[in-house]
Amino acid sequence: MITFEDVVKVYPGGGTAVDHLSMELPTGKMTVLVGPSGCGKTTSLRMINRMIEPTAGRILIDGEDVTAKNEALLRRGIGYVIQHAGLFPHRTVLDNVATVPVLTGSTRRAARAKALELLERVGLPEQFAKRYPAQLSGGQQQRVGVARALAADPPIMLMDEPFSAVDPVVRLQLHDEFLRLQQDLGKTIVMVTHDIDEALKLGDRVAVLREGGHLAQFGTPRDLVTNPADDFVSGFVGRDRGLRGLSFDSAADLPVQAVDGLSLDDAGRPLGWPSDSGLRPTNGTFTKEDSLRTVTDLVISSPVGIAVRVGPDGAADGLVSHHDLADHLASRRS
Ligand SMILES: Nc1ncnc2c1ncn2[C@@H]1O[C@H](COP(=O)(O)OP(=O)(O)OP(=O)(O)O)[C@@H](O)[C@H]1O
Repeated sequence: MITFEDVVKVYPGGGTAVDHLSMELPTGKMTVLVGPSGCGKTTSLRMINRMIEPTAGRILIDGEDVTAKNEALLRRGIGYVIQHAGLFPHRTVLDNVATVPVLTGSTRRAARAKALELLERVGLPEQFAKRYPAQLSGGQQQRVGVARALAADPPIMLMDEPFSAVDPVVRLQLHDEFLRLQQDLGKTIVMVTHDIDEALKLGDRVAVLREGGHLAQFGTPRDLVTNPADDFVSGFVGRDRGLRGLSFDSAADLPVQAVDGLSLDDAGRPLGWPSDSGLRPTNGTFTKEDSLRTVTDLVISSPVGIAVRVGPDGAADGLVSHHDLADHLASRRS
C-alpha cells in the first residue's frame, strides 16, 4: 500500500501545489489521479519515487517512509512511464526494453529474451524489435514505454499521462490491452490523467484533485459517479452521470423475452431482423456479463429497438425491448 500522510508541496517562488493530501492507494490495484491542469497530479506522482521531495508530510510504501530508503533502490522497485514514452532515440526497441535489466545485473542474452517476451505481451511482435523509436507510431512507442517499465518487474508503476499522445481510437485499444495486462500482473499502479473517462475506465480507485492541490474525492469509479462529494466532482464527472452509472450495473438480472422474429443460423446465432428489403443487422449482441450501459446502447442503436442477448456459444437466448429496459430501470429506483 502507498500511503500519503498529510503531504504538502510548496514550490519555492510558486504557490501550494499539493495541499495536505492524505490517501491510501491499495497494493495490486490501479489508482488514477485526475483533475484539471495544474492541480498537482504530477507533483503528487513524482513524490512517490522522490523525483520531488514533499515540503511536509510523509509518503509510505508498505509502512516505510520513502525518504528513509536509498533513492536508487527505491526507484529500482518503481517503474516510470511518461507521455511520449521517453524512449532512447538511438537504441533499438529491443535495447530500449533490455537496458534496465542489463544495468541491474541480467546478462545481455537473458535481458533480450525477456524484452522480446514483454514486447509480445504489449502487442508488439518480433519484427518491431530491431526498429528505432522514430520508426514507430505514437501508440507503438507507448507500448514500448510500458514494456520498458515492466522489464525490471517493479511491484509499483507510476504512469504520467501514458496514453495521452495517441489518437482516441488507439487510446481505447491501449486501454483494453492494458487492463488485460494488469489483470495478469496485478501491479500497484498510480496513473495521472486529465481525462475523466480514462480514469473511470481504468481506475480501481480514483483521486479527484482540484486547483491548489486539494483532494476533492477519493473512491471507486462507482462512488464518484453515483455519489459525488460536491459540485466540483459532479461537474468534473460530467452531465451524463446517469448513463455512466449504468456501466457499473450488470445485465445479469435484466429480464428477457423469448427469442421471436429474429432470423437465426443453424446454431441459433442471430443473422438479423427480417424486413421487406432483406435482413437488418442486430448491431451487436450482449451477454449476462455485460453492463446495462451496453444494453441501453444496443437498444438505442438497434434498427428495431430490441437488444439481443446471446449465451456463451453465441446462440440468441433472449430479447430486450425499449419498454423492458425502461421497466427494469424504473424498478431499480423503487
Ligand atoms: N518546478 C516548479 N516550480 C514552481 N512551480 C511548479 C513547479 N512544478 C509545478 N509547479 C506548479 O505546481 C502546480 C502543480 O503542478 P503539477 O505539474 O503537479 O500539476 P498537474 O496537475 O500535473 O498539471 P498538468 O495536468 O497541467 O500536467 C502548478 O500550479 C504548477 O505551475
